[in-house]
Amino acid sequence: MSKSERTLSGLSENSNGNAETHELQPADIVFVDRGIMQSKYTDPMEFAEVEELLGTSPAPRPCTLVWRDVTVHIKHKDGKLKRLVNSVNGIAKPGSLVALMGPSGAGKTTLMSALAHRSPIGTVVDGAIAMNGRTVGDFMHLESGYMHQDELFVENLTVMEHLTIMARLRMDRRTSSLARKRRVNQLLRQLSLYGSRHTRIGGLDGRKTLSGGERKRLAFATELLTDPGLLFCDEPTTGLDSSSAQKLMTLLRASAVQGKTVICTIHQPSSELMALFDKLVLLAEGRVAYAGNASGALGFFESLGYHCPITYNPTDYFIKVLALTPGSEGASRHAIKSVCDRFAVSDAAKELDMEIHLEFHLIDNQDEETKRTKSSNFKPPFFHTKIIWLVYRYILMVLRDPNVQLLRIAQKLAIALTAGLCFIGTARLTQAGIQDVQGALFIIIAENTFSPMYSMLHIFPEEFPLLYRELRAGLYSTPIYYVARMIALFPGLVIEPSLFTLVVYWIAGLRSTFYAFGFTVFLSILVLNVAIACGSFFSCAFGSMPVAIAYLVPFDYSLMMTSGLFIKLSSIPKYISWIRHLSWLMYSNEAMTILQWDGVQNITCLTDETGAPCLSTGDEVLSMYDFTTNEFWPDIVALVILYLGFHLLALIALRYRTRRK
Ligand SMILES: Nc1ncnc2c1ncn2[C@@H]1O[C@H](COP(=O)(O)OP(=O)(O)OP(=O)(O)O)[C@@H](O)[C@H]1O
Repeated sequence: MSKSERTLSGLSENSNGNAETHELQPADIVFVDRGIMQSKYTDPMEFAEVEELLGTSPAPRPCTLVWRDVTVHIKHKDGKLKRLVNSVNGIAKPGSLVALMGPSGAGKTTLMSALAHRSPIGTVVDGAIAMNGRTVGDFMHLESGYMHQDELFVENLTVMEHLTIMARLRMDRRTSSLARKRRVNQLLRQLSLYGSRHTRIGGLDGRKTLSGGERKRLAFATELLTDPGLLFCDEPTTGLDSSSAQKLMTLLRASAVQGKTVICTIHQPSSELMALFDKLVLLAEGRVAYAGNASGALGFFESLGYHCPITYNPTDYFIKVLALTPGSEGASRHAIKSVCDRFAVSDAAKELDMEIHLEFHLIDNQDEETKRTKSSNFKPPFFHTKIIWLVYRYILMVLRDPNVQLLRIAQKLAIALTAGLCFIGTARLTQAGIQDVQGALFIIIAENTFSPMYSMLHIFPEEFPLLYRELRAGLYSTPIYYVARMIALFPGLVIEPSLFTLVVYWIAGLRSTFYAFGFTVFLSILVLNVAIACGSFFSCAFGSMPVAIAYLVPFDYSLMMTSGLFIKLSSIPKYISWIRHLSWLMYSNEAMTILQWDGVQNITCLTDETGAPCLSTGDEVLSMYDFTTNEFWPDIVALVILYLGFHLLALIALRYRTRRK
């Protein structure tokens, strides 16, 4: 490629002779007609080079979205309906960038999420909405992109990691690994994120993190991975400075030029930004106040007697006319109603109605075969692929913070050393030694129960917002998320209890057989995993940490009281003793006690030692606690059942919680 060609293609050479990309500026584009772009340079070859900058992937599937008489209500808890959008019509065609504007509360987001089939639960959408002849449904999650106003990411990941994982979760499973990598790299370059590809999205203290504009572009890149033909963007420029807003809108414009249909809610754009839109839909009080060519809006308002002062930005003026004026809401509502009524009988509305009517007519008359060929044959990734990549994501999150992990292990070791040192030399075969051994066992059980269980309570509530969003985007299902989350935690759930038990066991000098030691470590791992499962259940069931704690504290007390250490199991009153069947503290205490005392024959009995009745064999120790050696394997089975049971309950609770959203 010659130097001149590179310069025209948006690639220029820096002083070192290296190629650099520059972003396409609005001034580089001239809009000739709706959806048709030409470079300001006239050579057709140059146009092709601009296209290259925008992306060399095949043209997106053309998408026509049409909606007629769309009314949206929200259902209140008392069953009453509140109308948010009132009988709205519209059409968005391939290659067009549509601005959805209106004062705050006009119903822009409500309408857009209804069009995108992403309305929250409790919303009732009436009317007809069709994309390429198909009534909108769950397929919209696969065939359209939705850029939310507030972008959510796993903040610990880098830009590259995020896009790589999203490519695995979103793209067709038949896409080759090379093609996925190329797509990610292409988007990084197109959206000027290549230089930040190794930057964390929302790093830790003092680390470089993405700017607001870069975050928006990353959200945009995420939606573009599958190259959907239809894009919804909810206030993409909010929070950006004018230059970043201009860059982002230029990218949206470029997407439309490529053939995508882009619908965008936007707050009072500058004249420069407004020039990028082909169509304008003005909403007020849930109704359409104007829909048509952006250039025609001024004429329509003038025909109603609203003359935009020369010093005003027209869009600011339209919003001013359509907003409720504090103190004179009644008059404002009357004026808004009059604008909407006048638009409904205007020529622009009639033209729009005809277009919509024609589109629905074509839909009604197309045969099943045509409908089928219009639907995409997207094949989502296999469930195991999703699990693997989600596990990878959560492991990265954990590893990203090595200091926290090291601190946790150091803390465990410090507690283990402190506890072990208290018991050093006390675990002897004497009457006093019996209590000391039981004390050391309880420390192992308690340390692997309480703090891990409570540490789970914050995990799910913190991840709910991103989880809801990714579930609604159809990236994975609730069970896949839950299983992946648990697998990612698993290494820590083995290492931590093993280390703790190893240290306490050997410092305290508990029974020195490999069998007793090995099974005690195994039991401590099992105990910690049951505690994590129980914590997960409370976290998923109650959804917020304070509420979960309020229920978990009495529950864990009852488990502790029925563990067999504080009160003889046979002495517990009947009406409460059933709780011990849920108590993993009891099962593990019994199993670990059996490991320590089974077969022990020679416990020293000095009458002046404690004054208590003398226990000279392990069996006598076990029977003092109402434990029997036959219960060893049933205890392990009970722990496994509790582990599975709590996880199942947690999954059911999570599914219920995510379904309601
Ligand atoms: N779940 C809900 N319950 C009750 N009212 C709601 C609910 N969701 C939205 N609304 C109301 O519906 C109206 C339209 O909301 P919407 O978010 O669509 O407005 P918007 O035009 O996007 O506003 P903004 O520009 O401020 O984001 C608002 O008055 C809002 O208070």
